[in-house]
Amino acid sequence: MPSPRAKPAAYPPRAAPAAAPQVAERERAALGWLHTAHFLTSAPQLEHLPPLGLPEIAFVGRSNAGKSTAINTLTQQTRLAFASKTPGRTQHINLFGVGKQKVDDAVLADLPGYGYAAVPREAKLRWQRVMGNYLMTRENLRGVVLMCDPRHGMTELDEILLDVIRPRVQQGLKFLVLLTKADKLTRSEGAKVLSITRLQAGGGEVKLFSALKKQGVGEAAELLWRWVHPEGADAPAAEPEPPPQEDA
Ligand SMILES: Nc1nc2c(ncn2[C@@H]2O[C@H](COP(=O)(O)OP(=O)(O)OP(=O)(O)O)[C@@H](O)[C@H]2O)c(=O)[nH]1
Ligand SMILES: [Mg+2]
Repeated sequence: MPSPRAKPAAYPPRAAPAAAPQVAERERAALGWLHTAHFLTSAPQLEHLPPLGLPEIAFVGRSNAGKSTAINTLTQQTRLAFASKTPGRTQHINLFGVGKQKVDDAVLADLPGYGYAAVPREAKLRWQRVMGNYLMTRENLRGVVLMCDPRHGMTELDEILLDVIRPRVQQGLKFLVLLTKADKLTRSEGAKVLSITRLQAGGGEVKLFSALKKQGVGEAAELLWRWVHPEGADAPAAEPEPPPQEDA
């Protein structure tokens, strides 16, 4: 008869039971905040963007990396940003306002992707200039979310982008690398790409994210909240917020 198995000596300690509800509450409140997102404006060029006094968070990355889908997932809206199977779909800088009680306190910027092979060279270079300018000179830029498809990893263009923002990161600009479409990876592939990307990114945060499986969504939302509200980071919402609704 098999003897009962002894518990392994080095069993990992359980997380303190009180911590989980607090984290869940903060993520829920941050998602409630992002759910208020609404379209502000769209601009083909940096010069056409209105100068806004609110902290701005830019979503950047290669074409088809999942930027627009991530904005829709984080804001729990189906058609706020235009997502598409066709790469190069987002052609303008689209701005969305976010804020409770109809008062915006932040802006999300959905940027066109780069690196799409079918785009003519001139248009590619033009866009790289516009984006470079935006990232270097947009005064109210508070944070950058770099979206990467982990099956391709960080590409040369992604690394150039990080080099472009590096001087501003030293002055307080935040950045997060979201490894999108994590649902397409096994657990061990996910863990591997996470550690490689952390090394490549050299600072900032790196997280796995799946719009399909809603992986990493609450965590990312809470981080964006903290970027915008550093002083009130522990208390995203004073009043109780209804759970975010998923649009059909
Ligand atoms: N499986 C899976 N597919 C995703 C996920 N996120 C986005 N996609 C798909 O990836 C494709 C591109 O998504 P978009 O959000 O339009 O990508 P984008 O980065 O905004 O693309 P551009 O605007 O062209 O730069 C779409 O077919 C999405 O459905 C995800 O988490 N999982
Ligand atoms: Mg897009």
